[in-house]
Amino acid sequence: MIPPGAPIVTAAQMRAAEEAVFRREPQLDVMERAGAAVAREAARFVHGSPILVLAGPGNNGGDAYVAARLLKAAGHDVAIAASGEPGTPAAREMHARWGGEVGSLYQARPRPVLVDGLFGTGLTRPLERGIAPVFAELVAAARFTLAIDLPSGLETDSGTDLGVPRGISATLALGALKPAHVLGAGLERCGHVLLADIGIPVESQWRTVTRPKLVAPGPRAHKYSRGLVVVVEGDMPGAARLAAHAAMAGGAGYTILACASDGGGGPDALVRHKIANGDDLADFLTEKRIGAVVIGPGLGRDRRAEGLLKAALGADLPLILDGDALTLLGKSAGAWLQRRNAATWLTPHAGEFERMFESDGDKITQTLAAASETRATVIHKGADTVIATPRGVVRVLAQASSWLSTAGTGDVLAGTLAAQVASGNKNAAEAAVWLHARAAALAGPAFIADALPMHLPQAISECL
Ligand SMILES: NC(=O)C1=CN([C@@H]2O[C@H](COP(=O)(O)OP(=O)(O)OC[C@H]3O[C@@H](n4cnc5c(N)ncnc54)[C@H](O)[C@@H]3O)[C@@H](O)[C@H]2O)[C@@H](O)CC1
Ligand SMILES: Nc1ncnc2c1ncn2[C@@H]1O[C@H](COP(=O)(O)OP(=O)(O)O)[C@@H](O)[C@H]1O
Ligand SMILES: [K+]
Repeated sequence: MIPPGAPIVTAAQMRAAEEAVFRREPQLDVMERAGAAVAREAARFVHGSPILVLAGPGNNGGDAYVAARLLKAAGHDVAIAASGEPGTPAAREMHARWGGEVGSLYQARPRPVLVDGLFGTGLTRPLERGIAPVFAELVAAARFTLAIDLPSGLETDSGTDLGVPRGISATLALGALKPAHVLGAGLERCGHVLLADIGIPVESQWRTVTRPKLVAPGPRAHKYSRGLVVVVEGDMPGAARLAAHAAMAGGAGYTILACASDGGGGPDALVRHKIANGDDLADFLTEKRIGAVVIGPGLGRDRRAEGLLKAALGADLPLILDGDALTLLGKSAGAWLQRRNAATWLTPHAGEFERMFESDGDKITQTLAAASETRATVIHKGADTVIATPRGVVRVLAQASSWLSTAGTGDVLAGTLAAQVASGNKNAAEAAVWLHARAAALAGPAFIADALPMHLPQAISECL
């Protein structure tokens, strides 16, 4: 579980937010609140078992000393093991307030409940070789492990594994989520992510994806007002049909498949419009009632595909580029897309993203750079899906059903997005990503992509 709609901040932003608070309130009071939140959360899982609290040298360790003191005062059997002496003034003070014995991490005996206060946002390098195996053993031997702020051994801003063990049950994020709670190795290593308000106001344009608020069609609605979606068919017609089906089930009023031939399956309500080449498509896309065009799923990469793509790029219509369209654009995506006036959405998976962009850094930074370079909203897919807009707004979806890792689900996302775009939803990308993930959850295990659109109406009904 990841809290929906929760702000996400980097280590530096969190520090800045903390420092702003310390100008009007003693740091020790804030740390008392953080430690109290940890103690409260840990107490829910203790059930009378002995607790081992691990304390590192920094303020994460400071929180650990507070939590240990409060748990002990509440009558629990608590032992502390530290990796060394407390190294910050606040941690030293909290160590003094603990007043009891502090064992060494290296001699610590496992206990059923473990609280990890070794490192939080201050971890700057891989866990030292001595620490990593001892910590991993204590986690493995515990029935329940609660990590303070972050599991020790995760890089805060990227979620990179710097020696973090497996098996952490829950992580209590302090004040705000950090990228590591929703990206990379953090996805698997944080366990349940809980968020504690510790009285530090944070401002962020980055949040986790939350359930959208959608509206049912008004009494005067007609098929065009609901949104007209055009999906361009290419070499692999099945992919375009999946997108078209998703657009229909995702709420579009009218969906047209721009196709090379008349034949082919698909729902009866799907309208086919024959187009031979790029010129034909360019003519067709002068129809002003079109609310969104999808091109890329199963498009192919030959001359015809290139012609179709150029026609779509040249149309003054909202455009969703997926699959082969992204690969065809490759590194020239920025040059092509900056010329467009109408809005553009890109839905690359990791491989397509790499073919298009040079950027490095964590997934959020890379996706923001791509959005800025292309002036498009970028939905960078994967187990952690990062949405970034050119204005710097970020939404992250973590922990969607891993059964989505099957061919064709990306086509379904492109169609779902088209329906939201065509209906005029200003937050189309976030809504589509939520609906897609919810449809997958409703579909249960081992679904095929064809089955996914059928669950979109139920997902939509939960947003009305
Ligand atoms: N500033 C504050 O008063 C507050 C801080 N909070 C807590 O403080 C944490 C951040 O505290 P800090 O900035 O002190 O950082 P940490 O406590 O996360 O760790 C920093 C310390 O670890 C050492 N270190 C870093 N990487 C290491 C490695 N690989 N091996 C061994 N040692 C390593 C550093 O030299 C430094 O001594 C947050 O995650 C949160 O838990 C909360 O209590 C809220 C208030
Ligand atoms: N392990 C996973 N956990 C959650 N979501 C996943 C996982 N793997 C893939 N997905 C999602 O499934 C979809 C796959 O899209 P894509 O790779 O484009 O597939 P295709 O091209 O076959 O349609 C994306 O929405 C992606 O975010
Ligand atoms: K920790």
